[in-house]
Amino acid sequence: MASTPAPSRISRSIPFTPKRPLSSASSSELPSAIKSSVLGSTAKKFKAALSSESRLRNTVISKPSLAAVPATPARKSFEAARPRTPGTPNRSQTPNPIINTSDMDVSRIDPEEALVDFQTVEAGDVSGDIDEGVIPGPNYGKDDKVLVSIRIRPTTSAHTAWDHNVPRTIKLFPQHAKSTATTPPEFHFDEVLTGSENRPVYNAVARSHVCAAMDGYNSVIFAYGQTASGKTFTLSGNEEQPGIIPRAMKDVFAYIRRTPTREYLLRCSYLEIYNETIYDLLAPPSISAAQPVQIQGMGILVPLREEVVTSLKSVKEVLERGERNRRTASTDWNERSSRSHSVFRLVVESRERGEGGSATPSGRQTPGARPPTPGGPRLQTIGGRSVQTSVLSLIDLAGSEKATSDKERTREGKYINTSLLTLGSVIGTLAENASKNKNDHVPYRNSKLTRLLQPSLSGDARISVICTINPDANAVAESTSTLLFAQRIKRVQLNAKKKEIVDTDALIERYRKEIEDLKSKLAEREAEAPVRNRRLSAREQIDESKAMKDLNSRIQQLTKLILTSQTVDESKGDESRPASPSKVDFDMSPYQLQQELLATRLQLESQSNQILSLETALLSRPELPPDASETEKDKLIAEQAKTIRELEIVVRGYEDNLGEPLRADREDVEKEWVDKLEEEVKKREEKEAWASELVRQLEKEKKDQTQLRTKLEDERRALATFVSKFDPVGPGGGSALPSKLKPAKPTPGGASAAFAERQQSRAANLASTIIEDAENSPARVDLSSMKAQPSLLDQMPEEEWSIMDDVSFEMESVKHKSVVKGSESPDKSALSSKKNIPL
Ligand SMILES: Nc1ncnc2c1ncn2[C@@H]1O[C@H](COP(=O)(O)OP(=O)(O)OP(=O)(O)O)[C@@H](O)[C@H]1O
Repeated sequence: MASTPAPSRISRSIPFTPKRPLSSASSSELPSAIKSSVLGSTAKKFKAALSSESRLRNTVISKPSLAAVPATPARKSFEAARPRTPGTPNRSQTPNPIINTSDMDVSRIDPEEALVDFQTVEAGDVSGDIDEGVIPGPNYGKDDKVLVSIRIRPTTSAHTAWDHNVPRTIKLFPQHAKSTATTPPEFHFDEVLTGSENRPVYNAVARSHVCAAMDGYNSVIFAYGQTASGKTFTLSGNEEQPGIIPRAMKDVFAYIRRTPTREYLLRCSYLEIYNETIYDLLAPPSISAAQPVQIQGMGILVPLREEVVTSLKSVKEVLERGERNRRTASTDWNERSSRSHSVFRLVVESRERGEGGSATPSGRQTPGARPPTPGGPRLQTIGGRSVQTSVLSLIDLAGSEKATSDKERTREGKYINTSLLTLGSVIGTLAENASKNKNDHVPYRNSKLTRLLQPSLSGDARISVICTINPDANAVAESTSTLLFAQRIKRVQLNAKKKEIVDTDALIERYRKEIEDLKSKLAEREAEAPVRNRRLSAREQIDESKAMKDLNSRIQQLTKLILTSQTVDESKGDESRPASPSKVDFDMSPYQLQQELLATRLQLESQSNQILSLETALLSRPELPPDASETEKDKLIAEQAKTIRELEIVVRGYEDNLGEPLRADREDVEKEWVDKLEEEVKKREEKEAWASELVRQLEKEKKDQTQLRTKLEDERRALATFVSKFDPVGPGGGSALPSKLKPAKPTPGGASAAFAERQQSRAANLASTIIEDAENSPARVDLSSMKAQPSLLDQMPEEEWSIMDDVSFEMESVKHKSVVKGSESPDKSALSSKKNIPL
């Protein structure tokens, strides 16, 4: 393998390095012997046509010289071209020289031309930054758990708040804990990394997953953490310390070099989620802004540019272009903060190499130029050789952050925090479902980020998460929250499987199986729906029904695909016939087929719209007798046109008049309601006035009663004082009786009894009148309490009653006049004016 001579590198100046370098050179420059050897077969002839086309395109476009992999220190060179987030100072006025070019629009490139294998990988591609000697074993990431690592950024402050002396463990120093009463919790992860070296970080957290992607597993690596904690440094790095992305790309080519048995087709895409909109970073910014990327079904992105890459150099170009278009801004914490979530995706397709290690395709070929396929060329299964497809996603999340002093940053922060919170709750639910064997609703649809990650998070991919933290004491809260997120994601269960397309029949079988699985999933969901829906919020129910709809449409898609394939299969028989383009398409992976299908559907939709409008136009044409002469035809047309005009006038008039009755009706209804409303308001006001009058009366009566009581009390006291003067000379009391006092006549039962009787009858009268008045009164008086209260006279000691009754006296010496029999006391006259209190 190592002894195989490296091919010439002449063609490396153009983006699509053909597998065999000579095929990409101008055919006119080739000696005829070489020409016939390379382009001799039918297949080669067909490929030659395409090659010339791509050659033409590639030579016309002048490519810029490539800078290093974009990274933090190389920033300045990117500043000019990078679109600024609103509010960020313009750092340079230099226009971007290559902003609108995409030299890698590969929709017409023959995939066979863009294949990479161990022979075509440039030696320079894989030097340096990766430990080629240490190759992860085949079981990498196989335990179906997320690989979770922590990276602690170096700090400028003298003391770090976190203790990480025990390997793979991190805990807060007690003095930094909120409460000293409890010991801070200890967190355990797969790795706890420190320092500024990116190489060990790549080896520990990313390498296994990059290799898994090359081996056919979908893999996701993402960095999560507070703003300025080192996510971009970890993923992109800088020239001295290239991060995970550049190292991963080197590793990809290194992997290809050490795998002589397979050949590869690599496609890149780069996108960002900014304020809940997905932008294609590889499309010219104007197009990307006008046509944001949509997520359809399970993670299918349209329209998304995918560019074929055949060397590290071309990957760098793609990365650099995407980086330029990414939104960054200066924040209170980070001079160059990523304001969006960025996702770099590498689609890896591979198949076994042909007989004798030759990469020459020997299977079906598509006659004529290939139609443009969405997302670029696809690798085909050839001669029973299966195609593996996988996607490696490298994600730099925007930093979670607190409020900022800048308004625009605050707006972005809101979106950033929302999607990170959703990511947190999705992970939380997944972890909970995994640990408790539940099937709770996962809110993927609450943010673009989680929708994008849905296929991976729902178990389709191997995932590695690197959580970055700032160890300073003033960032303890954010770091703790990052660690808690990391702890939750550790519990998520994965079940990634290789994506391999064997051949047509196997594919149909696979579709059938998938349909069955989907149908049983759907049936399960439907059965659970009544119970589950009771627990779900309205929003979750909408999500749920959308998810069911997705399942349904996927079933329909697959069913249609099977039908198509069977139809195609029926026409098989004639071996001499070249395979039809649909046959070639049919050999694609489900992912590719989905994209193809979607594009075709869109095309179909627009075509059927066109058909409809044409049909309408046709129908609206006036009918002519088949034998009509030209003048007759013209006359008829003119007549019809006149009728149409008249009808239009009638319709317009009708439309204008249509408003009238409606307006009148509306006014009637409004008037009726206004009257009703006024009436109601009036009634209400009257009731309120009546109620307040009642309250007023009640208050007054209460006041009068209090006054009366006070007066009665005064009288009683005066009387008692007066009577007490006679105590010594009372009946049987001796000789000192005043001359004017005459002894009372004895009465039956005694004076006390007579007095008591009178008191009782007066009290009874008083009570019955009060009850009567109170019942007539709209104000309700608590009669029970009134009755329960003893009157002042009741409270008077019984011995005093006898004095009052038995002793008649003149009150000249006393200024009080109230006890004169037969005359009305002032109190009585005052009270008699009170309606509710008769005496
Ligand atoms: N491990 C590290 N070693 C040396 N420097 C680092 C390290 N981590 C981060 N830095 C430096 O800290 C600064 C902020 O880092 P970076 O831009 O990577 O943060 P971030 O988490 O991506 O922030 P944001 O979310 O705002 O984009 C950069 O100047 C970076 O070079």
